[in-house]
Amino acid sequence: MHRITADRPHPLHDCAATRALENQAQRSLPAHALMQRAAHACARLARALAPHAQRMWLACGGGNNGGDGLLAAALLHQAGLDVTVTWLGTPETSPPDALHSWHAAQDAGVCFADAPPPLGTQDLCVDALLGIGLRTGSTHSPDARLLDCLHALHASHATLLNVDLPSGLVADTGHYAPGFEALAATDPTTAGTHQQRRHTLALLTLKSGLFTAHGRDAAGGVWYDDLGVDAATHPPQAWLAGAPAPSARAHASHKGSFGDVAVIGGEGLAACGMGMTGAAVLAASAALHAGAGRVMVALLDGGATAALPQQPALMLRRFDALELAHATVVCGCGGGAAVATVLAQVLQQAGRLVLDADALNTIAADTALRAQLAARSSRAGCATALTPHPLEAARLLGTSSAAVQADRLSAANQLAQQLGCAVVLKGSGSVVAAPGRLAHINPTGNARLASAGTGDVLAGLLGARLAAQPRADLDGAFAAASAACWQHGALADAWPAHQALTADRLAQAITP
Ligand SMILES: NC(=O)C1=CN([C@@H]2O[C@H](COP(=O)(O)OP(=O)(O)OC[C@H]3O[C@@H](n4cnc5c(N)ncnc54)[C@H](O)[C@@H]3O)[C@@H](O)[C@H]2O)[C@@H](O)CC1
Ligand SMILES: Nc1ncnc2c1ncn2[C@@H]1O[C@H](COP(=O)(O)OP(=O)(O)O)[C@@H](O)[C@H]1O
Ligand SMILES: [K+]
Repeated sequence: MHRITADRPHPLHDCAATRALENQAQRSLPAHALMQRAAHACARLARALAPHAQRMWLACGGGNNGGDGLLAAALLHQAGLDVTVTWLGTPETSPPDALHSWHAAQDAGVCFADAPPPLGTQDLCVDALLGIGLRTGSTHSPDARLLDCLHALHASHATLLNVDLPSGLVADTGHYAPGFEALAATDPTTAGTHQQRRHTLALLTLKSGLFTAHGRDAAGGVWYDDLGVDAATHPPQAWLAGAPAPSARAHASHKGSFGDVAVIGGEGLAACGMGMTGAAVLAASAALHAGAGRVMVALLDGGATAALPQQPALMLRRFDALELAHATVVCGCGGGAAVATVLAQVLQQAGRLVLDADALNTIAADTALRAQLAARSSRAGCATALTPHPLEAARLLGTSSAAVQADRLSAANQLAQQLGCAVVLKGSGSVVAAPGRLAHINPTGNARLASAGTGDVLAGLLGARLAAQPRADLDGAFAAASAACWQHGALADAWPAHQALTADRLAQAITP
């Protein structure tokens, strides 16, 4: 068993692969062996997370997830802890492994009760209600007892340990199943609720849903035990991204060695009464700090800005003075309606291209531009990355942001496939996808990034990483996108608690 950290990549498996792996392992192991391993891991982690606990409450469902909890309860009771179990199953309907665990808990003398015992902050509660057996159809809404248990677990001041998955969370998506949506309101970061310490012990496989959408809040710290079964025998659904390799700079390098980045965006105040030049400058500043050799900014403000006194290293250019084919172009940040006037030329001439914000909105509303974007995938020397947030992704897919959020992996994969680009679907657990590749889920970052302009910083950082790729192709775009997301989030994770995280400071904190 080990804790999952962001430094190295981890394969993520879906329910189907986990089931196949479980069935294969069950056939080659003695009866109940897998559940015994799961329960030992669960009991060990419970004691490590709450070494001063006097009481533990284990809420156990009627399936095998409950079976893990029942057997862990027996082990914890035998270790001298004051253990209470609430079991929602019945011996008549219990699957064989869980029934065996129920007998073990009975034989050990574990206390069974319907209501949770009083728990203090040093105590522990265990969610063993639902795992990968969660059914998501509208006919499977949870009953009142199950929901009462879940609300009591989430409201508790004791540390919460989820067995395999937070109950109600869909393993493949990180979205709450129908009937469980209200649990999102008890996520520990939601205003007005206390900050509960949460952990999840993933069994057999790491599930994608732990790391994106509601998964991060629901799961807390993620631990993994493979139960002695090699998950590598089954293909993953996605990868949790690891730290990008540090870039080496030859001593004999010059500003031309790391590529030019040209940022196009920043509609002026005069056009629609909304000055957005800051967005373009943020992206450019990020590219500069990320180590791009030269960074140019073409503001779409009709020439209103003559100089950028705060950022003298950035070079102002008129759009028509840019050499689009030679620079890595970052287009769209604060682009407003004005970006529509340049997009056709950008899509035609730029080799390495990052499209963000209003560039994406404009393409979503214009079938000719969309076709032009898709056509880039068959042109040699083109590398394209898109950085939509969920609403921008929804516009491109012709759906709603709720539908995108309900299955972020599939939305990102679909968009990448349709447009032949690398796609970063931003948000909690950003998904990086590209056609024909397994998506990456980014493990770094936190809600301090949810402030205006941090997306522009990501676009600029991605531009610099794309400029430094050896080849202008899809692999280069995908690698640059994954690396940029990781670094962007890692900066936020290391941000001093007492200092405001603003987009301009974030850009300046980037290192090559
Ligand atoms: N069989 C074994 O030996 C092993 C089982 N494991 C555990 O078993 C879990 C899977 O067990 P199961 O397949 O029995 O499934 P679960 O225990 O996850 O779920 C099945 C139970 O949940 C109820 N349920 C399903 N959907 C519901 C809904 N929407 N609302 C209310 N109740 C609902 C079902 O009626 C059933 O009682 C894994 O997540 C893992 O924790 C692992 O420990 C590996 C070993
Ligand atoms: N809760 C979160 N966890 C991790 N990253 C987040 C979170 N909220 C926002 N972010 C990141 O912050 C950035 C916000 O980008 P975006 O929504 O485009 O904002 P803006 O357009 O104002 O710059 C994205 O990189 C996104 O992934
Ligand atoms: K659970």
